[in-house]
Amino acid sequence: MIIRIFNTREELDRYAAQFYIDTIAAKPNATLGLATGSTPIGIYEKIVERYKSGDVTFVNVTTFNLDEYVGLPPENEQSYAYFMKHHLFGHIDIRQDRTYLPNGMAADPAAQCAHYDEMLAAQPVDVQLLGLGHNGHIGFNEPDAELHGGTHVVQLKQETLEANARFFSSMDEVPKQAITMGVGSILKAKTILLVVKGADKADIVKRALQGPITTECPASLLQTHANVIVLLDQEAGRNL
Ligand SMILES: N[C@@H]1[C@@H](O)[C@H](O)[C@@H](COP(=O)(O)O)O[C@@H]1O
Repeated sequence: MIIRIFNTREELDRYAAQFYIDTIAAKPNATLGLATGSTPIGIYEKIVERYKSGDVTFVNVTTFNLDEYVGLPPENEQSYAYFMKHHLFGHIDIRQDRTYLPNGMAADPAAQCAHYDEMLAAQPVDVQLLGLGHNGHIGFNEPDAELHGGTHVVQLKQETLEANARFFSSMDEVPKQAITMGVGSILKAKTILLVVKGADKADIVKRALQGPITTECPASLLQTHANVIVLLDQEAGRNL
């Protein structure tokens, strides 16, 4: 595991964007694993800037997102499909039919999960971007006695609902379920970029990277992966 701590978030975002651009330069038809949340927004801004400067093309790139809320259509501003369009896909030359997210509106969620895993198996992820939840979740894999390997429907924990409430006008509107790639699917990525920002994540960063490997902190399983690069700002890295 490589851990890099950046003086500023700007430098971190620039580094991560460059990493993606280098990945695509080396493999124009790369499969990129993408994440939502506030953490990657700056990275996506930098990627869009670099695209507008003519430094990269996404015409042959495929993307898979980690997760999506159950019950939110892509037009809903809080859906992850909308987030991705707003922050990245709407600004670059990627083919829309190569940007995959779990379908939170699927009539048969179990079939939707199996389908997502089949697509992931056919196009393995080269670089997976990950944020980190305050309770150690990655994607929406919540701490538990057991974790799922593949894509599955998850009941979100109270602390996650509360963390997500800031994006909704009331707690009642926060979706209680999501579809997420499982930890097994995430660990299949050839390279994983874990990005964490902010003092409020310093404790969980330490647990995830230096604590015991346990399903009670899903991110700790990243310690078993051969090629993880952790990008932290000063605040998130202050306990290491
Ligand atoms: N499903 C997403 C995660 O993929 C993300 O890592 C996490 C942290 O979000 P933020 O970056 O806003 O702290 O939020 C959500 O739970």
